[in-house]
Amino acid sequence: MSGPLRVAIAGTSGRMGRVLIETVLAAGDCRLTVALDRAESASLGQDAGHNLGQLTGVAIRSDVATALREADVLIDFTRPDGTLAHLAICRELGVNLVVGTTGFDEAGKAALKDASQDIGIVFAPNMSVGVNLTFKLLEMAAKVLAEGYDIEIVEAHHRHKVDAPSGTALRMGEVVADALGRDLKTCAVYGREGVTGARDPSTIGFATVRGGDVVGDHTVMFMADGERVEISHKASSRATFAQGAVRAARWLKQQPAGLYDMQDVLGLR
Ligand SMILES: NC(=O)C1=CN([C@@H]2O[C@H](COP(=O)(O)OP(=O)(O)OC[C@H]3O[C@@H](n4cnc5c(N)ncnc54)[C@H](OP(=O)(O)O)[C@@H]3O)[C@@H](O)[C@H]2O)C=CC1
Ligand SMILES: O=C(O)C1=N[C@H](C(=O)O)C[C@H](O)C1
Repeated sequence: MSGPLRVAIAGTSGRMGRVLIETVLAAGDCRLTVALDRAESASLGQDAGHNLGQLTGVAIRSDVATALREADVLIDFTRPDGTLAHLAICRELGVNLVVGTTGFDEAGKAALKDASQDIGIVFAPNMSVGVNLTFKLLEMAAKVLAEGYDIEIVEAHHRHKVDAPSGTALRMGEVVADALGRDLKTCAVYGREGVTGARDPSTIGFATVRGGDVVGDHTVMFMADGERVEISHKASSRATFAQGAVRAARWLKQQPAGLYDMQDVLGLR
């Protein structure tokens, strides 16, 4: 019989890192074994539960290559450069990886794909069940509303978010474009300014809002003459993402090496 899943968290002191620590500590079948922060972090050496007022016995550290020997899976919500550095070590040590980080370029995505020959990776821009359901709803809506509907995607996030549009908005665009037989790379319009001319019906538009403490709002609009369909998701707590990430970590334990996303984890493929 195997013991609890040994979980490492990267970006422990970040917004998601804190909620991930809380979620792993509350999961009866998981054991927090590693809490990582950057070498420059003021949190190094502190107990991983210090923000929660809990003692976990796990000190925050930055020696990734040594630390990950004590883990079965790393949950990483950091930045692309951090995730890619962790990826190389996970691959070397045979540690599975759950990646929530967004904002990767094509080379970064290719590196994740390449490493998935050797380890299991769940890579998803949004780990919530609700958003992953909306991907399915969007596929259906796009097929039904394929003619005569203008499609625009609006997302809003907190003032600290550094990438735009959000990874979720981009995935929503990909889902809709795929369902319509379009290529998002050529039909996306990222914001408008000045004399833009009339709207090209083959485009998918994106608008980004940043401010306050918005956890994550996404709306896809299908707009025609006489009616408008809107499919929206609004996250009110980061716990929804953290619970999805822990679910993905458990699920990976049973899978062969490969690149997966939350559609696989949730059986929505
Ligand atoms: N897939 C999903 O469901 C979700 C994805 N996200 C994504 O997760 C990521 C993190 O979001 P959030 O928690 O709000 O961000 P924060 O900025 O609050 O936290 C990021 C953490 O990562 C650390 N970090 C930054 N760069 C590196 C690096 N090069 N190496 C190691 N650690 C690093 C930061 O350390 P320091 O403070 O020292 O810089 C910090 O601890 C974003 O890409 C966001 O879009 C967010 C929510 C849900
Ligand atoms: O940075 C965030 O906060 C979030 N990022 C993800 C994204 O870029 O889609 C997911 C979620 O909306 C929160």
